[in-house]
Amino acid sequence: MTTILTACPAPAKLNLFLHVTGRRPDGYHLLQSAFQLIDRCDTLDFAVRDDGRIIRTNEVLGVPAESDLVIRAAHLLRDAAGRPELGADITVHKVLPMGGGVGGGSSDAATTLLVLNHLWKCGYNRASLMEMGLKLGADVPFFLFGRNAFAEGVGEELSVLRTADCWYVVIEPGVSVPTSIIFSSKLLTRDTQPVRITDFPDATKQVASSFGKNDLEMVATAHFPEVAAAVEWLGKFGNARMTGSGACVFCAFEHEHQADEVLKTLPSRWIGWKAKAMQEHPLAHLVQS
Ligand SMILES: C[C@@](CO)(OP(=O)(O)O)[C@H](O)COP(=O)(O)OP(=O)(O)OC[C@H]1O[C@@H](n2ccc(N)nc2=O)[C@H](O)[C@@H]1O
Ligand SMILES: Nc1ncnc2c1ncn2[C@@H]1O[C@H](COP(=O)(O)OP(=O)(O)O)[C@@H](O)[C@H]1O
Repeated sequence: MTTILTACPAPAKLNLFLHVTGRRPDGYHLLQSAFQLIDRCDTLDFAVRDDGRIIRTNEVLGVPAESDLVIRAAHLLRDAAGRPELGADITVHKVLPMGGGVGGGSSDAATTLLVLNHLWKCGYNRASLMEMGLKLGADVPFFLFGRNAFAEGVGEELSVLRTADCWYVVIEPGVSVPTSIIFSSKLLTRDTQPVRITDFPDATKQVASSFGKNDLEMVATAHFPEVAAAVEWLGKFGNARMTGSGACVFCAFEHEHQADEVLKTLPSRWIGWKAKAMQEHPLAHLVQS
């Protein structure tokens, strides 16, 4: 029986566009977005225990174990399965910036649900894990869905979206943007006209680089000047845009060498990296559809 899985990837996402189209009665915002998986990942190690203890084995700066989405995901799955004897040692190797809009915490949680469902033999299918994941955050169902997606609702209504096989340069502007500040801002527009998936049928560089906009970007750049500076700098090379609620800023390139050239000139105060578009989550095969 497999009881250990190491270096399990938790990939980042980019929101190629993100429109705020309205608001639910509970105050949550209705969104439309194109979610793109990229090959920059946190990695997690899992070892099954049989004493009912769920333990994070390492420190993660700024994230106490009890509030880590990884630990919360493990508890949620075990409680749902009704198997109190199940436990795990989990090591989280963080690479993705926190509060970066690349979905690191949500992706870590999704990887935890996928791997522990497999190791613990809980037998949940993809749809059940997605329902569970939504309790942890709006982006978690996307990572469990496993494909690039057009998302609606608060991010839980997902349809497969074909996107360009391009490279991305991503800049971390060195600030962490709390999502709640962006959504509660008076500056936020909440009435972008809904689009239909048929408006971008076959994928395309257009979806990748110039379709739509990110409605949260205007708010984030107003509050965080470094985000504005990163959008302006990267905008010299193409259509630069913020992902999610920020702070990271990205731009698409057809070829890897173009991304390399851009990164050579990156101002030293920022961290920047390249990543390739992925068509499928690397652990998508772990769960039955
Ligand atoms: C904006 C997006 C786009 O992918 O991602 P990130 O930038 O966080 O990666 C997500 O929708 C982020 O969803 P989620 O990760 O659940 O947001 P949280 O941090 O839990 O939200 C913090 C607060 O923002 C507000 N909020 C969040 C999502 C939403 N659709 N409407 C809202 O009004 C709520 O007040 C919520 O309490
Ligand atoms: N495993 C985790 N990795 C990152 N952040 C986490 C994790 N667990 C909980 N969090 C909390 O969630 C917040 C947002 O996480 P993250 O997904 O990295 O950003 P974003 O949603 O902007 O992409 C962090 O600031 C942190 O407090």
